[in-house]
Amino acid sequence: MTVGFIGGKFLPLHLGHVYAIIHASSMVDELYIVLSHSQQRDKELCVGSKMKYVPEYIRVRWLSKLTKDMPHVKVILIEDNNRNGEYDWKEGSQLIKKKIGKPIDYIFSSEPSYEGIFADLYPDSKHILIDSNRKHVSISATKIRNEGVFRNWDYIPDIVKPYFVKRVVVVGTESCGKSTLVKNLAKIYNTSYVAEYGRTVCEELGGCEGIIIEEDYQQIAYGHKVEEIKAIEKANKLLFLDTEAIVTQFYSNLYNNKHQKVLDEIAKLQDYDLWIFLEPDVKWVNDGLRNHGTEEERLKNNTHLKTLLDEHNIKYKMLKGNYENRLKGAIELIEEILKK
Ligand SMILES: NC(=O)c1ccc[n+]([C@@H]2O[C@H](COP(=O)([O-])OP(=O)(O)OC[C@H]3O[C@@H](n4cnc5c(N)ncnc54)[C@H](O)[C@@H]3O)[C@@H](O)[C@H]2O)c1
Repeated sequence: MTVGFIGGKFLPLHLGHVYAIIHASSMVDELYIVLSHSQQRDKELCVGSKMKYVPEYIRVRWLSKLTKDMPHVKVILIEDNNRNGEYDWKEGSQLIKKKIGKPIDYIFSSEPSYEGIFADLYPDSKHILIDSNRKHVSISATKIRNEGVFRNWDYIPDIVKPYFVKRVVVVGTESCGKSTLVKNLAKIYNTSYVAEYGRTVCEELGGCEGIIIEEDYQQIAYGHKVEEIKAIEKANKLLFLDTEAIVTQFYSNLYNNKHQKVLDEIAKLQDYDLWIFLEPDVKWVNDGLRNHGTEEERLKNNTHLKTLLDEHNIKYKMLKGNYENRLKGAIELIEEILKK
């Protein structure tokens, strides 16, 4: 039986790593992927770069997802102590040997410069170079950190992309153009979106006010979250969401006169990159599920929703005016977060 390992920081995991891992996995009976991590060092690598630090528990999930259908591949974590800022290869090799716990036949990498280090630390193992001039997948994690993930999006595996996707949520009261704006933005940015799940539930009930009961809001909030989890898997840099749990709370207040703790708890878990608030200054359209179209009601509801958002300390960006103005305003805001 042959045993090998490939080590790295995978900060972030890219298609060059995938290429190397898959090749290595086809050359041995048992392959260990060593995720070498140090919070201090890895944070320092990201500070001043264009990529946020990715904790090791996220990176190990990427590697686990990548290899879940490969029973002969195992992912192991090694923490580098990094005492004086320099990586201690010798100590690292001792930890790796201990964790693998059996003779290592092969060490895989794409780095010719590691040859001497491995010859010294693993005299009984053979160093196998995979695509050392990075001809097949011309990318490095350093380049991704320096230039940003979005500029190198084509090199990011699909299992990694959701972690970096920016979430843009559009909120507002009845008939303020949320759904149309969300769909239009998703088309412009060629990505996925989450439709208002409350609408789906009301359509199934055959109506909303007077029919919807307290528990339905929980189904709406959970259902919406599940749709978000599904949609982010297919998202291209951005995910657009039509409403969220605070808007669900707003409707629970409005239709059922109930403030639900569970909805506040769900709202607390939300961490969106951009909140767009649409003012209700476009024509009110009755779609069969709406009931609050007078000017007075629209203003009152608008103030109420803002109060709920303020209670959660949400910093939203307000858009008003005609549909074209809102679209242009939204695009400007999105371009800003894409640069960050
Ligand atoms: N002590 C040890 O024996 C030992 C051995 C190996 C690794 N390590 C740890 O791993 C780190 C080295 O990893 P790194 O910074 O090179 O990791 P990395 O995360 O950038 O790369 C991981 C692996 O993928 C390979 N690779 C990268 N880009 C590739 C591409 N485009 N095509 C094909 N292969 C590609 C690398 O050569 C490396 O083998 C060390 O700093 C150390 O922490 C330690």
